[in-house]
Amino acid sequence: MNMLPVAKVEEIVLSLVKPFDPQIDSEIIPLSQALNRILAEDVRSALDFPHWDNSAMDGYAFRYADLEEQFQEQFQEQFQEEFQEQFQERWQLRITADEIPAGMAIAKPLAKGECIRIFTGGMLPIGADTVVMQEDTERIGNILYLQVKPIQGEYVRRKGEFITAGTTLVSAGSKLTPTEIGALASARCQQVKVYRQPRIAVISTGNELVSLDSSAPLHLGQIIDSNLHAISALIAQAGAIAVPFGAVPDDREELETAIKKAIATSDMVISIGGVSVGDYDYIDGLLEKLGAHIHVRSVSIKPGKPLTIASLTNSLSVNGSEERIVYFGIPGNPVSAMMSFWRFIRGAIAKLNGAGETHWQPQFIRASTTEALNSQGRRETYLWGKLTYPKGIPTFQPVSNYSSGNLISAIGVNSLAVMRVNQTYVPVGDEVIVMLI
Ligand SMILES: Nc1nc2c(c(=O)[nH]1)N[C@H]1C(S)=C(S)[C@@H](COP(=O)(O)OP(=O)(O)OC[C@H]3O[C@@H](n4cnc5c(N)ncnc54)[C@H](O)[C@@H]3O)O[C@H]1N2
Ligand code: MOO
Ligand SMILES: [Mg+2]
Repeated sequence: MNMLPVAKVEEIVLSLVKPFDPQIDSEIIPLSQALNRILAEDVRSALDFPHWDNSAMDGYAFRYADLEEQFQEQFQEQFQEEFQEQFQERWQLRITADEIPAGMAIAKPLAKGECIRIFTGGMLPIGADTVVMQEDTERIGNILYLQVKPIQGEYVRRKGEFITAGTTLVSAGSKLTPTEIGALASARCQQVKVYRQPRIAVISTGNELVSLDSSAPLHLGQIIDSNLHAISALIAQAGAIAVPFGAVPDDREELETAIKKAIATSDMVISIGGVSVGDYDYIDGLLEKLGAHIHVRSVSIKPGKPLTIASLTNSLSVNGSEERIVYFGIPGNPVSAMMSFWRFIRGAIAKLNGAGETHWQPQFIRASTTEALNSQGRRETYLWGKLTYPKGIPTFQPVSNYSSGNLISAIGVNSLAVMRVNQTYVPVGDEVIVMLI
C-alpha cells in the first residue's frame, strides 16, 4: 500500500469511526463533574431568561409614557440646545419612598409620574418599563431630574429576552466548557446526560522499554517507555480514558495476547512502535493474522509516516450486531507518535465520544514565520514551534532542530507549521498555515 495523502487518511479515519449511541453510551453525572464532557441530549431551559424584567443599572425605574408627555410640551427641536438647562428641569419624576435592591419583588405598581430607586438586577415594579442610570440624573429632595433624554425600554433586561422556557439551551454534542456549565447551572440543571468517556487501550511495544515505575538502573540499550505517558496524556486531554497495557516486548505471541485483550475490552486501541519495515516490526502482520481490515499502512506526513490504521471486530454489541473498533498502530519515534495523535486520533476520539463535527478536525490559522522554513517536499511536513500574537499578529517561531526522535525539542511548543507536498521553502516573514496543538 502506498503512502496515502494526509487528507485521504483523515477521511478514512472519520469514515471508520462510528459515534457512540446517546442511549447506550451515556451516563448521568452531576453538573459539578461535567467539565469538558460531551452532552448526550439537548437540554431545554426550564425557565425564561431573564426570569422577570429587571434593571441593568443602578438608577431609577419609571414609565416612559409619563416622560413622553413632558417631551411633547417642549419647544421645537432647534431651540432645545439653547435652552437645554430649562428643558432638563422639565424632565422630572417624583421619587417614591421605596427602593428595589436585587432579590426583592415589589408588589405595589408604580403610580403615574413616579419613579423608584432601583439597583442592578432589581425586579421592575408593575408599570415601569425604562431605567435611567443614576449618573444621568440629579436628585433634589424627592424630585428626580433627568439630564439625558432616555430611550423607551433602556437599561431593562426583559423577561425571556435571552431565551424562553422550553427552548434548547445547550444542544447534544456540545462540549461542556465553563460557559455551558454556568448557563446550565443558571437553569437549575443539577445533573446532565453526557456520553461516557471512551476507553482507549495503549500498548507500548519494544524490547528496549522500561516502565517509568521501575527503580532498576537502565542497562545499555534500554529507555523509559515515555510514549505511554505522552499518549495517555493526549488521550486524557481528548476527554477519553487511557488504559495502559504495559510495555510488551517484540515477541509475536506476547503482542498477539495483548492486542486481543485490548480489542476485546476497549473502544479504540493504540499501539506504539513496530509499524515500520524492520525485522521486529510485527504489528501489521499480527493484525492481518487476527483478521483485521488494514486501511492505511503509511501516510505522506513528516513526522509520522508509518501509521497502521485497521478495523477489527470486537465482541457482540447489546443489539447483537458486530462492533468494529478502530486500531491505530502509531510509530515509536516520540514526536511521530504525538503527530499521529494530533493529526488523526484526536479527531477520531472526538467523533467517537459524540462531539459535534467542529471538533473532528484540527484547527488551523495563518501566521507569519520568524525564520525561513525548509522541507524536502516529499511528504506534507509539520514543523513544530511557538505561535504568539505580538501586537495581535499571529507569528510562528519554529524550533531550531527537528528530529522525530527528539521530544525535548518540542517542549513548550503549541503549534505546527504545515508545508505542503512539493513546498520546499517559506521565506522569513511569509505567511504559513499553522495547526494548533
Ligand atoms: N528502512 C526504514 N526504516 C525506517 C523507516 C523507513 O521508512 N524505512 N521509517 C522510519 C520512520 S519515519 C519512523 S517514524 C520509524 C517508526 O518506527 P516504528 O514505528 O517501527 O517504531 P520502533 O522501530 O519500534 O521504534 C522507533 C523509535 O522509537 C523508540 N520508541 C518506541 N517505542 C517507544 C516508547 N514507548 N517510548 C519511547 N520511545 C519509544 C524506539 O526506541 C526507537 O528509537 O521507523 C523509521 N525507520
Ligand atoms: O515519520 Mo518518521 O515519523 O519521519 O520519523
Ligand atoms: Mg521499527
